[in-house]
Amino acid sequence: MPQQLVIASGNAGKLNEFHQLLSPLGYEVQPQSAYDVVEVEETGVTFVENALLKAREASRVSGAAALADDSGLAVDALQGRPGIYSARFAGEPRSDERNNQQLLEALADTPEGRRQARYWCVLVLLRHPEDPVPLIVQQHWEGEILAHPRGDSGFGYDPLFWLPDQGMSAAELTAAEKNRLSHRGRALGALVTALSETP
Ligand SMILES: O=c1nc[nH]c2c1ncn2[C@H]1C[C@H](O)[C@@H](COP(=O)(O)OP(=O)(O)OP(=O)(O)O)O1
Ligand SMILES: [Mg+2]
Repeated sequence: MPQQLVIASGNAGKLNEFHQLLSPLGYEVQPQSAYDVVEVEETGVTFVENALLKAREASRVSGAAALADDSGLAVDALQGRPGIYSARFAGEPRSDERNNQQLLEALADTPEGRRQARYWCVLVLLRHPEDPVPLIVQQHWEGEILAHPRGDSGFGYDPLFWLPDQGMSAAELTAAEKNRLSHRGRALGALVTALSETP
């Protein structure tokens, strides 16, 4: 991986996690705001399309290598929604709290035992804006949607994302535990491995 990397995201929670994961590996990461990159419209139909749009814009404006993350929550009882629309689930103004409320309402009639869900994370690394071989990885993280929020770490839907194996919500994990288990932490591990195998 190029040692200097722009993170093509405006999400403070994601930026923290990337910093925690990449700094110990010797990467110098900067948020796209350091280069005044403006948020692009996520017009894709898939996570990978949206991640490519974000990475390309950040790389183009900064002139550096760019890593984008498009991620979201897919709920079985909602036929995979909110999916790529996770950040926009409750419309404008966008807020985690309103999105969580929207999710609870959508699942109000879904009993415990039928609330399976998973986070998806797609990472795209572009070494330059016209990189014809973007590095792409995707990972998921299985859980269930709680009826009431628990914990106050993490971000986004974490207080509603129950981890049966851990006996806690994603927002009750320490940052280090979340990074070890999460869709994003494992996707980044896979990306670093893929890079080491790429000429
Ligand atoms: O680990 C996570 N813990 C909790 N929630 C999460 C996580 N990972 C994704 N999510 C949710 C947040 C947001 O509702 C959507 C991502 O949307 P997504 O467009 O990829 O990110 P975003 O708009 O917040 O920032 P940006 O596009 O600038 O990277 O999925
Ligand atoms: Mg977004």
